[in-house]
Amino acid sequence: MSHLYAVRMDVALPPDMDPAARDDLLAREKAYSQRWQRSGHWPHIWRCVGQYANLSIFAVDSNEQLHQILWGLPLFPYMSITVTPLSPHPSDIAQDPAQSDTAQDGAALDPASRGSAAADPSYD
Ligand SMILES: O=C(O)C[C@H]1C=CC(=O)O1
Repeated sequence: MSHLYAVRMDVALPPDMDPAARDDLLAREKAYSQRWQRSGHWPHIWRCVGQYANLSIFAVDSNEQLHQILWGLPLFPYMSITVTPLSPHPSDIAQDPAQSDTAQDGAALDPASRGSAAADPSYD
């Protein structure tokens, strides 16, 4: 599970879809999605606010595995999918434990505390 991807899925169901078929499709989609979530390969899914879309993170072994997961989505025929491969950012403090103690720096960056800290010329 070494490759991370951000995947955006935009869903467009036909407005005239039979309601029972729609309910069945969505139930199958939910079960399929939750199986992959439980496996650890789909660790995050977020709703894109105000849209029938989600932004998900996948952790998979290969492009091929991601392709198979996405291809198997019951909603796949009704989705536009955008895949963005991810790699660690060099500024990410989570990649460097020595940088993760942010209490002091965080206070300096907090707009509420800027008045005193930013105005103090001895502050660095
Ligand atoms: O509602 C969605 O965003 C579409 C889809 C993706 C997973 C799932 O359960 O539904």
